[in-house]
Amino acid sequence: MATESETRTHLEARGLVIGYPERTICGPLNLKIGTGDGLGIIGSNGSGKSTLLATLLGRTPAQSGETAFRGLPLDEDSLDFRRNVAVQVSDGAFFEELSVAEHLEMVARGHSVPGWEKKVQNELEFFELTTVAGHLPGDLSSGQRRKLLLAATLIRPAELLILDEPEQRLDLRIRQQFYERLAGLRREAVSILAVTHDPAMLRLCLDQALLLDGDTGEYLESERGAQWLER
Ligand SMILES: Nc1ncnc2c1ncn2[C@@H]1O[C@H](COP(=O)(O)OP(=O)(O)OP(=O)(O)O)[C@@H](O)[C@H]1O
Repeated sequence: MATESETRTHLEARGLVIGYPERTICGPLNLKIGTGDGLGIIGSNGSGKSTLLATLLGRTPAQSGETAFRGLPLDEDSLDFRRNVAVQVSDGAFFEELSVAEHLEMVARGHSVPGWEKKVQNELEFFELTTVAGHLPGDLSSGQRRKLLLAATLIRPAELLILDEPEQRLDLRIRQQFYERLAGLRREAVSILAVTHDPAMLRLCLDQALLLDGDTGEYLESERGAQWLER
């Protein structure tokens, strides 16, 4: 667990109103992710969860309010952001000519992961992709593609993980193992911001949920968030 002197705010939003030119979705919202924090974003379909992530990442303009990454305007292309934040927010664009193992090698080497050969093997085993290690993305099932995306997110070092419904298309056993791994990362002071529809994710690896509901956001402790998802 990080000591007070080691904690820092990675991501912050103040008075954030999210939406599209023709329509406001939700806000104002306040949010702060510090060292080792685990925050879920929950809400009904269409409540604005993905829009909130896109706005935090600067991919969708905010209608009003401010966002910051370590005290500065967030720039996804900055070295600091790329080094320290692993983002999984869509189904991912794969290189159709690179195999599963080659994708993981590319990410690991791109982030100068020491002993990357072993790390690639570990991810293939963890996500049960060993038998398809030499396959191209186009030959994978949708669940296998999702596993490759998550393996590529976890193989690299990161102080903050930003995940959009990572549970999608994973079978229950892998989900459980994935959440336990995320909980282990949090014990090592990694922070997590995740959109989820899965109560188990809140219970096993997050502390709090921001419930988007109509115009506003409400913070719930993780068990209450899980119960809201089960309602
Ligand atoms: N590019 C866009 N332009 C205009 N409206 C959009 C756009 N993308 C999404 N929306 C609308 O914004 C609202 C919020 O969408 P968003 O994808 O953020 O919801 P969500 O909470 O992530 O939903 P889900 O749980 O279904 O993934 C929806 O009503 C959606 O139709």
